[in-house]
Amino acid sequence: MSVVQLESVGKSFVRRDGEQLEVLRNIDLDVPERSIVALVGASGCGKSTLLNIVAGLIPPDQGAVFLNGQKSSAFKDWRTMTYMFQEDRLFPWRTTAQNVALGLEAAGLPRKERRERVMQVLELVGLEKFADSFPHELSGGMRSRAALGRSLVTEPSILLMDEPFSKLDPSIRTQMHDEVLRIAALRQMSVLFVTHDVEEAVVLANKIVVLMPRPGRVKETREIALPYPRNPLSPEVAEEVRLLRLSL
Ligand SMILES: Nc1ncnc2c1ncn2[C@@H]1O[C@H](COP(=O)(O)OP(=O)(O)OP(=O)(O)O)[C@@H](O)[C@H]1O
Repeated sequence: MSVVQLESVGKSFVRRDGEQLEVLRNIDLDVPERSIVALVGASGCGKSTLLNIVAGLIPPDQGAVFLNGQKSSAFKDWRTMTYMFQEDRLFPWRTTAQNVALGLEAAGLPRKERRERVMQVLELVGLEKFADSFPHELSGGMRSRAALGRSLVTEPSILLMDEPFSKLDPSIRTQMHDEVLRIAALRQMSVLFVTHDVEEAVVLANKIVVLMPRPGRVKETREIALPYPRNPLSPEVAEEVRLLRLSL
């Protein structure tokens, strides 16, 4: 089954000067259960807009979005979906545990149960010793883990990510890739993510959707059948990276 399916989705924005800007045209997209799908393409080709449409933050003008087989307008189970942004968006006045607990507070979970779930997630992302630290006391990698933990605490089945690791140092980014792969397999999650980083797309995704700009359309869909973990230095990965660069 598909967890996310887009059929002929189109979207235009009205610019400040009143002119219509067509951002997405005729997008078909399929995220099968337990798959990892990357969206790549030139800056401004509508990747974030597409992710926002999937998340229900922006309505499409044309076409249909299905989530777990249900039309998104009728979809009620938004807690099964979570969104991780480029900035970690941690609240500076809350500890790591309190930041991670946000989704559970919103869901009205009792304090004791919340604490247990938060500690489980902190352990999952390797931050159990930093539960009571504030964001300014954490390194960039740890903040990213905290943001990932906050996304995972409601036990979603679909994780959306918009360039979540682009601001991290390369070695920390590689660690976060390993974490996402480990946790996605453990929690049986599907992942749809946007990236500018061709290597990141090949290391993580089983499917890569290449968009072309003005208006954003699907140029190519590439299946990456290499086994995990994928070493960016291996000839197989390097070849996929080379082919993807050619299609961009
Ligand atoms: N709310 C909005 N109103 C008007 N125009 C918008 C709005 N949101 C996005 N756009 C425009 O739509 C186009 C696509 O934007 P979007 O952020 O989806 O692209 P992107 O591929 O994610 O870009 P990048 O890779 O640079 O993040 C851009 O030209 C942007 O200026």
